Amino acid sequence: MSKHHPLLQSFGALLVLDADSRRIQAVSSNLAALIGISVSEGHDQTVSGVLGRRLSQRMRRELQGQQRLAGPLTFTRPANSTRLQLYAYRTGMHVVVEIEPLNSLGKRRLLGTVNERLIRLAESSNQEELLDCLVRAVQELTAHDRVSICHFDSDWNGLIVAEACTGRLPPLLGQRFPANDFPVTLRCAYERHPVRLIQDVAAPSEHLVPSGYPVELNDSFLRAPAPERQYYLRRLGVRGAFSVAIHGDTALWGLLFCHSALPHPVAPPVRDAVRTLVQMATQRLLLLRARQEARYLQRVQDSLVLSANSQLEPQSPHQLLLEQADTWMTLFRAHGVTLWANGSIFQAGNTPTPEAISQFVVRLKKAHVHSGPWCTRDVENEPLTSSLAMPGQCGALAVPLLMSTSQRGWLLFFRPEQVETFYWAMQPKMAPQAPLMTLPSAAWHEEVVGKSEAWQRVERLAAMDLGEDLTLAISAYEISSLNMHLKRERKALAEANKRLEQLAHFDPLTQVWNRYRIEQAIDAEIVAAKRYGATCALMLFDVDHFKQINDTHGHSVGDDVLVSLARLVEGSLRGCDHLGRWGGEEFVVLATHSDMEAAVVLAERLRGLVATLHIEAIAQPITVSIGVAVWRPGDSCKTLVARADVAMYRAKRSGRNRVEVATKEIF
Ligand SMILES: Nc1nc2c(ncn2[C@@H]2O[C@H](COP(=O)(O)OP(=O)(O)OP(=O)(O)O)[C@@H](O)[C@H]2O)c(=O)[nH]1
Repeated sequence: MSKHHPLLQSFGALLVLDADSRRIQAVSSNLAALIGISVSEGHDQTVSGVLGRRLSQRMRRELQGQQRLAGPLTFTRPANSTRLQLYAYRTGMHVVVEIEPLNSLGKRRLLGTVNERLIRLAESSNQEELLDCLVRAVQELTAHDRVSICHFDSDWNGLIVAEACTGRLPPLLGQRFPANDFPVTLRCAYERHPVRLIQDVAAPSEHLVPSGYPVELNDSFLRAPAPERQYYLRRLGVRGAFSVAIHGDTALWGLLFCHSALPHPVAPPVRDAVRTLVQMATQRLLLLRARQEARYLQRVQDSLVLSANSQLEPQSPHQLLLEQADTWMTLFRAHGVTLWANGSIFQAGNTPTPEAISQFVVRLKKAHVHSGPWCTRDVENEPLTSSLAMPGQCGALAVPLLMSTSQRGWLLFFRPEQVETFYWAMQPKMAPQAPLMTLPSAAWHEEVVGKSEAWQRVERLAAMDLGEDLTLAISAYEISSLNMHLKRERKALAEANKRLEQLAHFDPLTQVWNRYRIEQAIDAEIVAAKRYGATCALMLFDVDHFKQINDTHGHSVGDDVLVSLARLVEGSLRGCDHLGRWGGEEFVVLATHSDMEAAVVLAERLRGLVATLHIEAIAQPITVSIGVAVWRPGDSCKTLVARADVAMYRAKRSGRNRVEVATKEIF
């Protein structure tokens, strides 16, 4: 399409004015025929001279500081009372004025029809009903032979999804138009100007006077169609064409086409009415789609493991897959699903082998570094998957699970082949210069094989949601497993520590303190005695003739004697006194806060108590010899025990079963 296209359609006339909207610089050659005033070439005409003072002043006022008029202005041609419509906009250093005749269409009737159709559009509950309602309403308004809605796929091929047809042109419903029928320049033109009207494809074009005047007319509603467009429409058997763009959220969703086999005028109010209907339908379409997507996302959300199981114990990836696989496969229209987490593979349904999955994941990790999903509907021809063994698979969707900065998991869905038949209205590869053809009686059709159903945008979004949730669920499971492990470890550690403490501090036979522990206690007591001037006493006692007990009754009976004696003595002590086994058949009692007098009383009590001990199999009484020493300044554990030891041996020498007190002289 040329940038400057000075040819115009003859149903309207055009004036090119200076930036001030005062002087006329060029006009279309049909201006005189339309408004009855001729502007001869070379004459410097004023706008008010041609349009009248009031109209030109109003136009100037409304254009002041604006790029275009807010709406059209209407006026009556004085010569024959024809009603005309005027529209003006700025382009570069010019103001362009478009003038079209207004026929006497009952505006009120039109308004009623439009209102009634708008209500119906607003009430339609699904896309099919909505588009059907739209094509019928538009056909009722414009009376074209065929009104169709063409929806673009992601490759810009157009599919006719709704149609109202009178029979004068062949129906196109369900047929596809190849992407090269909608070149990017054409799509951009629709972005800028959603409405395009060609009343007669074959009508001779009007040119500008003076001819070739350098003005940008791309924005002109009256601009004549480019020759290739004319040729294209004539190939379709179309003389009158009218189209309105349907804009989606981000790009052109589709086009509404009105075609007629014969030239077909569309009055400006009808044109505006159709535009309003299309805008309304577009809003409704987006709303219906948004609702449908929201419902779908909600269903996926409902299947999300974390929210569903927040009250329960976290589940392992394997349990998750077992429970959710069927739901997920239904939601994502997949026949297989794989969860790859921390090097383990969990699968359900029809999936590639674990070996192929492992290779797939390695490649994905290398090639797909961003956090969005990766997908293909043609694994055989996709470089990343083409050399992998994936029999029975055509589509794959891979969702990265970002478990940690270094670790990724993957949720993979697989789809089988979906053979589809495309009915092409025109052969996709056909060159634009191909000979004219009458439109398809039996449309050219193509079997599309080797591809799965496409992964929809909303499905990819939902897969991301699911991936995020799964990541959380798996992390929660891992944390809970680690915690459980940690708990077990802690318990084992506490038990080991307890055992260790037992071993370190207690005598394994008698279960009273061992020598190491009683020494610690004696040291602590000596520190307290030094600091606070407290006294403490130590009793060292030894079982009399113990060797004989062993020799007569056996070692185990000897053991029983030691155990029973220790239990008896320990049970009779105050809470602040301690018993420890010093070694062999020797024991130590540490009596805190005791002076010699109290210690001797205690020692005598213990001696008497031991003498009451009765062990079966032993006839003679069991007695002990006790040496008592009281701490005195300068004593260490060693000297204190040594003095008690000397006293104890004196007790032995003095006949046993008695208490002897350490004398001051020693040490
Ligand atoms: N059954 C048993 N015997 C022990 C244990 N520890 C030391 N003995 C024995 O205790 C005996 C101590 O004997 P001696 O030191 O000769 O003293 P005694 O026979 O008690 O004689 P007096 O002390 O002089 O009355 C030895 O035969 C040791 O083997 C023990 O844990 N269990």
